[in-house]
Formats: sequence, C-alpha cells, structure tokens
Amino acid sequence: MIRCDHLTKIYNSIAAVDDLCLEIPAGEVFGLLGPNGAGKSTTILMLVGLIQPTSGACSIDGTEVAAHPIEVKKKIGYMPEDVGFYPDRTAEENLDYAARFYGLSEAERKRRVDDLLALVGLDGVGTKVGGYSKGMRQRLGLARALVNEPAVVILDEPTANLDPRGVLDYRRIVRSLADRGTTVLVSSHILSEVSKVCTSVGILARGKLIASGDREMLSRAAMQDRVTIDVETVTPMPRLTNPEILSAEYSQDTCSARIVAKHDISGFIAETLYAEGILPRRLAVEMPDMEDILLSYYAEGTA
Ligand SMILES: Nc1ncnc2c1ncn2[C@@H]1O[C@H](COP(=O)(O)OP(=O)(O)OP(=O)(O)O)[C@@H](O)[C@H]1O
Repeated sequence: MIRCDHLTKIYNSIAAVDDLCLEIPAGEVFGLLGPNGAGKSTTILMLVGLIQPTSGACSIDGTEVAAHPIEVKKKIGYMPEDVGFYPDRTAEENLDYAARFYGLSEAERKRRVDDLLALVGLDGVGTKVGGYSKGMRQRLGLARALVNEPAVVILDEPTANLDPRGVLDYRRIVRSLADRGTTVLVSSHILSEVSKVCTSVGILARGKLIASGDREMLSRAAMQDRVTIDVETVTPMPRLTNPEILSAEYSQDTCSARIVAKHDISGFIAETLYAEGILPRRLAVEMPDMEDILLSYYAEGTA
C-alpha cells in the first residue's frame, strides 16, 4: 500500500509537488500521469526516500518513508527513468550484486537471478551490460527492481525505451505482479500506455493531483482519445457512415465537414470520396494530446 498525506516539495519557492494526498491499495496498478515537469519524478523520489518532503509525509505498507528510509527500501522495488549498471559486468552479475544487499544466500540469489532473467527475457544473454541496447537496459532495470520480491514496485516511465515486444512483456509482468498482491505505481505521460495496464489513475499537473479514479475515469479519458478530421471537397459530399464516427457536422453545402471518430479514419474517408468521384480539397487529422486531456480535467476542476 502506498500513502501520501499532504505531500509537498518546494524548490526555489515553487511547489514541484503540492499537497498531494493519495492512497493506493495493495494489488492496485496505479498510473501517475502528467506532462513533463508535472512533478511525477519528484513524487517518486520522495516515495523511495531519495529526497525529503518539504512538508507532509508518505508511507509504504504503513512505514513512514522519511522516518525509516532503510526499512522502506527493503519493501520497495524502484526503477528510475535512467537505470545505472556496471557496464563491464553481465546482467547476471549485475543482478547478483543487487541481490547481495538483501542478505540472500548464494543459492537463493542464483535461483532468483535466473528466474528474473527469464521473466524479462534476458536469460542466455552473456554479453556485458555496456553493450546493451536501451530496451535491454530497461528490461534489466525491471528485473533489478524485483530482485528483493518487493511489496511495492515503483516504475518511472517504464516503457520509454521498449520496442512493441518489450512493451507486451512489461504489461504481462506488471499484471502478474498485481495478481500476486504487489502494489505497482507507474509514472508516464502516455495516456494510452497507462490505460492498458493500470487499474486506477491519477493526473498530476503543476504538482497537484487534479483527478484520480478507477477504470471508469480511465475510460472517460480514453473517450477523449479521439481524432478530429476536417474534410473539404470541391463538390458536395454525401453523409459519411462508419461505426468509428462519434459525431459529424456538415456545412450547408456539404462541401466541408468536421468528423470526430474513435480512430483515424481519414483513409476510409478518402476512399469513399474517390469512389463517389468527389475530389477532396483538404483532409486534416487532429489527434488529441495528453495536454488537451489534462486541460479538460483542469477546466472541469475535477478532484
Ligand atoms: N532538484 C531540483 N531543483 C529545482 N527544481 C526541480 C528539481 N527537480 C525538479 N524540479 C522542478 O520541479 C518540477 C517537477 O519536476 P519533475 O521532474 O518531478 O516532473 P516530472 O513530472 O517527472 O517531469 P518529467 O516527465 O519531465 O521528468 C519541474 O518544474 C522541475 O523543473
């Protein structure tokens, strides 16, 4: 369980994290979403005890972080945005080194390291970590975060360097952790990524938690994950029909339309128009971004 009580961090009289109150129950996969500079990393650094709050407190499984940093570190698995390893050692050696801090016997370490390498798909890779791709480093970072079988796992932008296969593996691992009762906090600025793996989500903007909730809120956010397509044609166009279309507004002469769809259906629109012998003058696709979604929550003042 992760808990923040009025957690605040002020840098040069600016609040990087502002009065954050949050409770993430055991077994929850919580997505901490927010644009760059929102305060996600600062929150995480306080949760893992690497920086002290200016005021307020946070606790991991009932233990206050600032008061018991060593005890808390044993309960947490943390993967920072940029994971550091010994470049002249293999993945196995790096993980074994990390496992030594938790007082495991050699046999236990060997078993755990082998299991973790298999889990993240790095088993059988004998090369030194210095020669790893960014994606491989991120896989190893996830393994290292799990080396102490933590009750709480905190992952800062975990998919930033992963290829699609790596992202699928990561989601599978996170789900299996949650199934075992592990609490997972994932920070990201990618809404779609968070919505795929998280059971609940909080949106941070300028250090403040402006919205938080479960899947229902996620689907509301996902609803706004929609595409606007502006169409202009030389001659009047017919009404377009497609199950992806959420709404459509046509000009009186039907030579222009603003279509809102669940996905980018500009290819379908172009094909339909050509099939009808109608020349498109303009077909502009507008994707919503994280900032739009955040701003819509901000405007609503949801808390
Ligand atoms: N050590 C520091 N000294 C001064 N200001 C800082 C420090 N660390 C962070 N900040 C400021 O605090 C705010 C929040 O930064 P933080 O890194 O927590 O955001 P973030 O949501 O993790 O963003 P990103 O995704 O870009 O890492 C930013 O305005 C940042 O400039």
